[in-house]
Amino acid sequence: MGLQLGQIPFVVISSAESAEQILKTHDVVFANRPFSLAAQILTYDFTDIIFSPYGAYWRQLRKICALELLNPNRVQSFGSIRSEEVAFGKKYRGHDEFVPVMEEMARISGGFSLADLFPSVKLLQVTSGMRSQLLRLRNEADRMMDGIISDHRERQRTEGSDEVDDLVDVLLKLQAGGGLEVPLSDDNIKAVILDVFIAGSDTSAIIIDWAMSEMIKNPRILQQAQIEVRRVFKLKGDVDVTQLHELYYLQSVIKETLRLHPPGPLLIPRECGEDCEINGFQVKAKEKVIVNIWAISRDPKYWNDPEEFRPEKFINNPIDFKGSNFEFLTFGSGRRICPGVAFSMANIELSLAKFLYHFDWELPSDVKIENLDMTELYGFAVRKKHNLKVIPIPYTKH
Ligand code: HEM
Repeated sequence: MGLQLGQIPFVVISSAESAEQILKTHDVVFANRPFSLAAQILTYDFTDIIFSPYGAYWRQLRKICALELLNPNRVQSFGSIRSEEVAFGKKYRGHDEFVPVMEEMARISGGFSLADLFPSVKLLQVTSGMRSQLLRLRNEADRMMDGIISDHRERQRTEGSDEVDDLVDVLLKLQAGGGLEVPLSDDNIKAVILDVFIAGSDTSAIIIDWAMSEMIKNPRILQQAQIEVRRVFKLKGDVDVTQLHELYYLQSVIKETLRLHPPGPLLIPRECGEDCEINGFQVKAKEKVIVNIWAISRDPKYWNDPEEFRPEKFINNPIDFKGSNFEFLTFGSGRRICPGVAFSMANIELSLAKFLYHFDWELPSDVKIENLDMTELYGFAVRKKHNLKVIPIPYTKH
């Protein structure tokens, strides 16, 4: 479907068949992201992973992610640590200062801005206040990250550079080693840190929040997931990563959550590199492409009872979110598929399993299950508008 927003023509893809054409058949043609003012300012001129142009620099960053940072062995060893610990290490103390800046960045960069929709009216960048707001936030984050980078350099100098325990260590070591195809500047390192923060921490927390809300709303599902976790980890007395793969029902709960509540319901837009035909429809070079995975995930053509939260859909069903089932695209697909799939799944599974193992859960007495608020709030990632308020009751009968 073609859509004109302001001066910008968009193509909206709402079927698995067309999504496959964009993300697989013509993957290279659609491997770039379109321009946005927020991305330009917040990513140090498109030098992060999400927005960097498809090419040698982007490939190098993806390789660093795959080999040094988000590979399955490291993910296992991370256990339940948060994304900011992956970025800055466990010794980082500035969390309280950094998070509100990140949240504001995520809020401002979500959705469509007038300045992007009317690019010929340059004055809009100024009169809408967008440019100055973005610069203020980027400068605040910049000041904090300068401090973090110099702390890491100082620690590496005093404790030795072999001590590599977080993303900043990894990137500084590669920068100093000098063997990279494209050298990394300090600004490049900051852009990558922001990616991991914004794309990584929020998205996993959002899925955990939706999964808990859906289970509380469906006590049968909550009970079944709890019985499974408590059976598998009965002898251990606690949950750890070693047996998470035995939690088949919980994995189905997570898949159903990813299907019904994708944090990026319109993926991250792509741009068409050259004129191209998609299922008989002409897409022109430079047109922006939105893949509406929210609609695809709820299309009765691909899913039974699509509006219903029912993890049983995934039992004895090989369908997965790893990029080859185009009706289930929560992490995207193709070259620009999310590199954080294994990391976020490990975090989500471990956190939910611990919640279910150690606690029973009740709603406050003034909230009825049927009135549980499931309103969505749009931003860089779609979250619950209101926090889930629920009472944990320690479970001790293991
Ligand atoms: C539930 C958790 C997550 C979801 C649903 C999610 C979803 C997505 C989606 C839809 C894309 C765009 C893919 C495309 O264009 O085809 C993406 C890209 C990306 N994600 Fe995630 N993500 C999650 C967690 C993470 C984590 C934990 C990290 C890192 C620690 C991460 C880092 C990235 C990066 C760097 C990209 C850009 C990839 C590129 O353009 O080459 N994400 N993610």
